[in-house]
Amino acid sequence: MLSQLPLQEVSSAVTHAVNYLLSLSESYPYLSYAGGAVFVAIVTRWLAGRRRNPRGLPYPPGPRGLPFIGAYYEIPQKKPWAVYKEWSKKHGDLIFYKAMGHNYLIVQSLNRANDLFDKRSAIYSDRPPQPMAADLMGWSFNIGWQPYGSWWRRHRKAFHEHFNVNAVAKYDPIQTKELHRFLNRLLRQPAGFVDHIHNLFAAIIMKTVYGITISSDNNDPWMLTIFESLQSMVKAGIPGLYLVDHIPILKYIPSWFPGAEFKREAEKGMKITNKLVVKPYEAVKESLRKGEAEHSVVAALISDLPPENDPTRAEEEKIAADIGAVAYVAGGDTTGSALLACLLGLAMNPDAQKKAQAEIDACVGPTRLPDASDRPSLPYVDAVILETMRWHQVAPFAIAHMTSEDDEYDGYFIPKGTTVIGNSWAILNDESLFENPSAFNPDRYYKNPNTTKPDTTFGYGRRVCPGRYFSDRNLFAMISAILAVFDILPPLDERGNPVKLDLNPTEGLVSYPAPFSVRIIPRNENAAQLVRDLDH
Ligand code: HEM
Repeated sequence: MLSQLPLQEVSSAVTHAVNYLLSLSESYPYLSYAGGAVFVAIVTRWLAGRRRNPRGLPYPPGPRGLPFIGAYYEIPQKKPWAVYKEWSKKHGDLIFYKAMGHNYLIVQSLNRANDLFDKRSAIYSDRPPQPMAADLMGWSFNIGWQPYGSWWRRHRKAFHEHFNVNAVAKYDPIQTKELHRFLNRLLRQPAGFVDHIHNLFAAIIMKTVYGITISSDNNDPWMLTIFESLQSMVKAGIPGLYLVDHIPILKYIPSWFPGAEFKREAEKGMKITNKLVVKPYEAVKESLRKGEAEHSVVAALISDLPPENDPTRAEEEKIAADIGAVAYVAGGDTTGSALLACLLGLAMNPDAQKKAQAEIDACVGPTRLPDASDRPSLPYVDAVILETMRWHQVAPFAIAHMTSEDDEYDGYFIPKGTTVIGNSWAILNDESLFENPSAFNPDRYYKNPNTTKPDTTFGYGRRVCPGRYFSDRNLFAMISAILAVFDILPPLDERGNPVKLDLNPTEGLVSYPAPFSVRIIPRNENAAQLVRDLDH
């Protein structure tokens, strides 16, 4: 703020202040020393601000709030993505505010997102620090929270090698086997579709990453470890809920120190995280030693490690273990959330469902399920997938980025260390890009292939989701197979009338459609038999 005052105003204020302090010093010498110290601090701060922002540019528009705490009390708690979009009516598509000493920039349009996250990606790719979750509880394994730099780059490169657009096809056999199991469960117990979806993606990712088969009951030991670990993040994963997130130096106080409850909590969390990262990794190592390991991402990473005596070995091993854990925590439930939204959208739009089914019937026929080779002939199914990703935001705010340098953009000053949030929800509900954006309408992509693609649902710039090809391939397999053999219908009320369904996304870093029910029934006896006959 100070740095934005014009030079003349500041120099006249300085002259007045100096004269006033001189007059005070005669009667109250100590008071004048204290005043002098405060004055020097203010001027020093102003000069520093001026050096960083020599043209005195303003911050982008936004609520200015109160002294010291800024707009803290104005930060929306419920459906913040929609509230920020409302704020755009007053402040425009770039909103800046301060809260508790931190700077926040909310990016609300596709053009702004391209300008900042893509064209200026060199300085918009860092992450806000997470002292509690990442440093104290060991979640620094999570690529998504790692600071921008060489350690992150090495993780990202290793991850990309196994999940790039060409690599993901080799996981098709795992995906197909789990898909067949899933369809059978859906046939036998359709009301449990939410659990089946959760289990489906957990099974695919554990098998792909570690070669581990998980059981379909809720007591699988691997799943319990993962669940325990995710639970430990429910609170710590929200930056700012612990004092140490605001005052990072607190992380150095010992855990026996009075009031250091957070350190004791963190130690417990660290043990759980180690189990999550190390246990499955060690299991793969052990089965490689015995010559029993199945092909998996982690087995391949271990096989490619440098020799034992190589100085980089320990770091490379850490990266390999991290990749496995992050694939699960970032990829387990995200694609599941998208599939749930798709079922909801299809139940709400029976016409779209019929069009997709007619396309599959014509191209694939009744004797088999669609596979990846059918995709070019199934443009309507593709439109269903695109519309799903646009309509329901799995990560409405992506993951917050942070500026690593001061920036001047479009006449505004954006300081280094600003948390930059891409409001993907606002972008994909922008009325200037999408007519009636709240409707689930695959026709918008089918009829007009130039419609803006929902790419921002996977995030921005250099931090864009590296699991997107894997997720997209999974989604195509699941959605096309479900449409081939099942009808997805709204539930019926006590009079037998269809219940009106609605999309109501939950809050959180990963958002799900709030619980809903649908009827999932085989399209005909032939379809039911096709499912029963699947190899599973
Ligand atoms: C529908 C499915 C998914 C959605 C919507 C999604 C969305 C996102 C978003 C929005 C980000 C943050 C991007 C940013 O900071 O700008 C992200 C990061 C990430 N995602 Fe995904 N994701 C999905 C599936 C997956 C899967 C299946 C995996 C793993 C196999 C995965 C792994 C990751 C990783 C490792 C990051 C961190 C990237 C980094 O910070 O450099 N995601 N994802």
